[in-house]
Amino acid sequence: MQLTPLHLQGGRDLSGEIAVQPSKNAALPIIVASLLSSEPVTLHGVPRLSDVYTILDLAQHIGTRHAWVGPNSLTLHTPEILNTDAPYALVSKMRASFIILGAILARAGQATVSMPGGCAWGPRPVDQHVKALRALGAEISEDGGNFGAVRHGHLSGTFVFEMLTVGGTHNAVLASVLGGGVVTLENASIDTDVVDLVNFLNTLGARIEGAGTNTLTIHGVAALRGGEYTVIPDRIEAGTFMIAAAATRSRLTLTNVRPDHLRAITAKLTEMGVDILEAGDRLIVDARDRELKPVNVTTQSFPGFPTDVQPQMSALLATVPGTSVIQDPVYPDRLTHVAELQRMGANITVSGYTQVIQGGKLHAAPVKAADLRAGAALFIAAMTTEGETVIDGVQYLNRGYERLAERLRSIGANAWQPQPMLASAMD
Ligand SMILES: CC(=O)N[C@H]1[C@@H](OP(=O)(O)OP(=O)(O)OC[C@H]2O[C@@H](n3ccc(=O)[nH]c3=O)[C@H](O)[C@@H]2O)O[C@H](CO)[C@@H](O)[C@@H]1O
Ligand SMILES: C=C(OP(=O)(O)O)C(=O)O
Repeated sequence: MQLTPLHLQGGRDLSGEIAVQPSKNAALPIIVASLLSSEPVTLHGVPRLSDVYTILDLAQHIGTRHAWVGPNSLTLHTPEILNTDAPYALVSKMRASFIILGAILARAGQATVSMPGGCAWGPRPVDQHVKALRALGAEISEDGGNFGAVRHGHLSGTFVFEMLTVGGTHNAVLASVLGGGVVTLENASIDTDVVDLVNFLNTLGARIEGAGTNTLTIHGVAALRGGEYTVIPDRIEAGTFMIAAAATRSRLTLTNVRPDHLRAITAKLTEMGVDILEAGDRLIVDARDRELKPVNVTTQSFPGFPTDVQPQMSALLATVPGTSVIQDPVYPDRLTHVAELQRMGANITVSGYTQVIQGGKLHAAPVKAADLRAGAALFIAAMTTEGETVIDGVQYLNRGYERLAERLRSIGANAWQPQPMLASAMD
């Protein structure tokens, strides 16, 4: 079905409560990891997003049967591996799918996976994934856009990542869980999504030590059992709504949050003059009647300021009088939102991965999201204007935000997505 654009009539304050969805970037690797067990696995807290449907299609090709057993609960069962390849048509849709290489390799001893896709903002290398698997004893070949992996016996040994990589750590962990070897990963990512993957695998009987530190030790086990697990809340969605509240100078309560996953965003918004109160799994963001101050932001690996929230921060700072500077060395080309924000009147100058932003007032304009978080920046910007903004590229927003228009309306935004006209209705 063709997706119609998202319409947003700005100029309204946000208010009330919004429940943050479960984490996309934690759920996707956990769904992949479920195929390491031949027994059924039940997951709670799986967001209903197009990326989740894509990874389920890929898992089904590998041999995973699934059934939704609740609004956000899913059972997965992979009694046997039917195919050891991950085809281009599925892998090219989404970056996270590349970690299926490690999972199939662990369970089946060999795998062929197409080079990854995902949001198109520039190069997203996988050299560390390949180096790690090779260092641990896998044979990796590259041919015609595919990576082939074979292992003879179990993986073992030590690998030191050259930089903190979330995906690279996922892939190496998944590849090492089964078998009799001991694997040590140094300079491993301490990202929340890595910790959640390790906690899930340990629930199924894996023996992985060190989650949340830079050294992971994986003692291979003969097999994983089934089990039940709840995925963490989505810190990127939470960050997006925190920034939306600040940009509209509103008061918003977020529920289903892990405040400890949001400290870098909380610190930056507090520095700007926003009041943020942490109360258990709730966060109250209050920017009413505030004269926000410009700030400088540099993205980093967790626990630093996330690259996935950088475009949304550009939209906010474009509304704050004064000069702000944003730098995104994690993904230096993640800038597709800039030209679209400029169409809405934003004063942003780009040099390399640095944005210099002179804040002011934005106006409505027709705009197009070219990737997921660029789309988030655009709906935040649209909410600060007086007019109606039409945002095209909704398929990207659907990758990362559940029932967006409906949920934005529930907190006071005037957002809607017209239904496409059926052919018969147009006759
Ligand atoms: C550290 C970081 O913020 N990671 C984010 C990144 O994860 P994702 O797994 O996509 O990216 P990585 O964490 O692997 O990348 C971190 C950095 O390492 C570099 N790199 C990575 C792998 C590799 O083999 N070689 C290499 O050079 C990347 O270019 C990047 O500069 O995007 C995801 C989706 O947007 C986010 O949820 C993650 O939080
Ligand atoms: C860009 C994202 O996802 P991916 O890495 O799958 O492209 C994201 O979650 O912001």
